[in-house]
Amino acid sequence: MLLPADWERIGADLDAFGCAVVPRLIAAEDCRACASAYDDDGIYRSRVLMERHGFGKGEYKYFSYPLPPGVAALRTALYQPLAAIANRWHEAMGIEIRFPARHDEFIARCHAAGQRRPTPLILQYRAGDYNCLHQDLYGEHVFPLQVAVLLSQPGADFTGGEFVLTEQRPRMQSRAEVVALEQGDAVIFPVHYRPVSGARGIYRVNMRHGVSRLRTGQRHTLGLIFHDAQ
Ligand SMILES: O=C(O)CCC(=O)C(=O)O
Ligand SMILES: [Fe+2]
Repeated sequence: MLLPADWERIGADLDAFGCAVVPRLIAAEDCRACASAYDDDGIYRSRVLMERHGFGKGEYKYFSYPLPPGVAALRTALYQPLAAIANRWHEAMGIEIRFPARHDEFIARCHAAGQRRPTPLILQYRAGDYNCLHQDLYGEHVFPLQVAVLLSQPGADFTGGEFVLTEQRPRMQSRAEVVALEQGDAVIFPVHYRPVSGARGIYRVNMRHGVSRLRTGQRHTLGLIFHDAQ
């Protein structure tokens, strides 16, 4: 899948910009299959209508355990190299928590703390829908990086609907980053904080992500969050 050189570039982009894109992580036909599974019954634990909670407009569904094999394999494979970056970031930000090399070990930590519900999800947006800036925190245990894969084809399936990240720097104005994605591209980004080097050393920046308003069509995303939910 991804090579050590890819992970070096991903780590460098995350350090420099607070996000990294992995082009074509999922093949177009697998993207289409994953998006059309949105309507399957029996593979999700819940459905959320975003407007009801003030989260934006659109909807999403959390998979139930056992996750579909492709989703489970992707989450496990991405975890290990991301854990190395996560540990480096925690060290830089002076946070004592470290992450084990294997995802099942980290999931055992979540489960022991009562965070047992799976968090991978598929989101569905139609014209006029959007996702307000937010952080995917689901309890005490937080893995600091997450991944979103665009399953739809921009321009053909939808217009608008850009992935947006903001960083709120202490005592400074916020910075926005719009991430242009093609079908099958993954964006890796921080769940809540990232380390930034300043004149007086490394400080923590508060991050949020969301999606701008869809102008036309339909957009699906696969979200991979590495901690389970309370
Ligand atoms: O639809 C998107 O691009 C963002 C989805 C999201 O908020 C997430 O994956 O956590
Ligand atoms: Fe999210």
